[in-house]
Amino acid sequence: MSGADELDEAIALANGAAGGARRGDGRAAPADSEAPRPRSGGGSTRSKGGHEPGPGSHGSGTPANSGSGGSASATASGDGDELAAPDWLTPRSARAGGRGSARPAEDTPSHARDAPWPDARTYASRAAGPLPSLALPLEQALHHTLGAPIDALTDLPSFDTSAMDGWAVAGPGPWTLEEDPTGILAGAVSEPRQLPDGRAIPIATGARIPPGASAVLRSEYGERDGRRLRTTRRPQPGTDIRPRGQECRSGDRLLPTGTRVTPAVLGLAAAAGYDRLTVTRRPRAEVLVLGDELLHRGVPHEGRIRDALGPAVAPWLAALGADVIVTRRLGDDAEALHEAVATTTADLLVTTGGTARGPVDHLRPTLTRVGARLLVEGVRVRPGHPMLLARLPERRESGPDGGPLLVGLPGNPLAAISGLMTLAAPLIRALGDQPAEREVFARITDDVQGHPRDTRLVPVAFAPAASRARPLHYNGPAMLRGVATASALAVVRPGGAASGTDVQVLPLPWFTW
Ligand SMILES: Nc1nc2c(c(=O)[nH]1)N[C@H]1C(S)=C(S)[C@@H](COP(=O)(O)OP(=O)(O)OC[C@H]3O[C@@H](n4cnc5c(N)ncnc54)[C@H](O)[C@@H]3O)O[C@H]1N2
Ligand code: MOO
Repeated sequence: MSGADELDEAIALANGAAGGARRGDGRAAPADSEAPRPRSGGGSTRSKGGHEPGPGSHGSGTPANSGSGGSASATASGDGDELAAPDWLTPRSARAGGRGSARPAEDTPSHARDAPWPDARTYASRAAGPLPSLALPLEQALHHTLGAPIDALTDLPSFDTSAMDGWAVAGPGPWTLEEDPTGILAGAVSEPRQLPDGRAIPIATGARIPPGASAVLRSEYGERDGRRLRTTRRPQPGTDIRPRGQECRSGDRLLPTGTRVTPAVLGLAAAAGYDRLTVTRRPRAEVLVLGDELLHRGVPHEGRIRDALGPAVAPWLAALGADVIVTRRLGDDAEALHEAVATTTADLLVTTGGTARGPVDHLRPTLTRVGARLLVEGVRVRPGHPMLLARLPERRESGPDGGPLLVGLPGNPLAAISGLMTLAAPLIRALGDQPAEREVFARITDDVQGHPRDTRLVPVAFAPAASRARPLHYNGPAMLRGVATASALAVVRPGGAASGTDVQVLPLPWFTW
């Protein structure tokens, strides 16, 4: 564990981002027990099986143990040199042509190493253009983005329609009822007959208005008396009639390209005559879970742990807008990983674990072996700094420009989530041509310690009405307890965030406003 990682662990353990985990989980992984005690937090005690995090410091807005910050940042990952934007990126303006323009320059091997967190998100969002469009039946089009506008295929309504159950009436009345006790029903195939002046006929909501009718009298406003229609009302011409084309005329633009297909959009499309919608294809994703230490059922035992990412990553990707084909558990088998990466048919591969340079961390050697190109190698974010983004060699026409993408998530579970929100989210947004993300800010309710050099992502309870974000405890890299009750991650810039200041928040993909 590097100095920066120790610092990161220490900060997380010190106070759970604010106010601190008062109690360790008692089952802390070895990595946690390597963490130094926070210097300003104090009060920590060693407990059986792990450390008990101390209350941590509040109010400083600076790292508790900044004394170690210098060496920490120097050793965090690789050489830590200053970065230029990677040259496989083309500015947005140059991409106005759409697909194909995200292709990296062919003649350069450079990539973003140890990228600042905001830049890493930008790079991920520009690593690929939208996937091709396809026509999907309505029932499969939900949660896609329109690849073509929805123009009305009909007038809506497509005929003059009764808005109420009652009687179609002709003229100001009084009215004599037609000899047709059923009257006109919705969906009746035969054309309704001309209604002469002074006549009325029963009519159902949604039925065609007969020619000659001037209004509809609601059933609660009238009464049948033999062949007479009694009422005290004199409806104005047009009352309770929905005229043809009231909502739109055939050919009207109802929704533009780029609109997200919601259930309401499906309803409108059906009403306007569509059986299929042209949408941008959602990325097909495959998840590869790495690690021999992982158990897939039962209670952890004998140094092995439950796979916490296998069950979480696929639905997380789905919530971000991907279609997950499969989650495969590959252990630490280098050959199986090579086979999976070399033969994938997915647009996006997401791996968990194995991003580091340990003895069984096969991801990097595998990427080299298949001829992948690293686009982002490490991000200045805690947790999650070893995350990476790579492009695999191109193998099919209908895939992303330049080849499938691979996001390597670090094995520590909260670090993996950091990778999902940092790299996978903007990439999936770009591939699926989703509308631009909106930047959200909220007032943080407690001091949050910062990392000296890197951005921190801290689970928070986000209350949009009050525009507040309350940092949650148990936010160490190996912990999911905090994020499991979170609605967002707060973006804490190097140096920390003081209580009462505004910070950017990333709502979790299932957050509802
Ligand atoms: N010498 C260094 N060692 C490490 C560094 C470093 O910079 N230098 N970084 C540390 C950090 S930070 C992280 S994060 C990890 C990233 O390592 P890997 O991506 O190779 O992940 P693993 O070693 O496979 O696992 C790390 C940790 O997470 C547990 N794990 C893995 N997969 C799962 C899963 N599916 N569910 C639950 N837990 C999982 C695994 O057992 C380890 O405890 O590297 C550090 N080391
Ligand atoms: O803390 Mo690591 O930063 O878990 O990616």
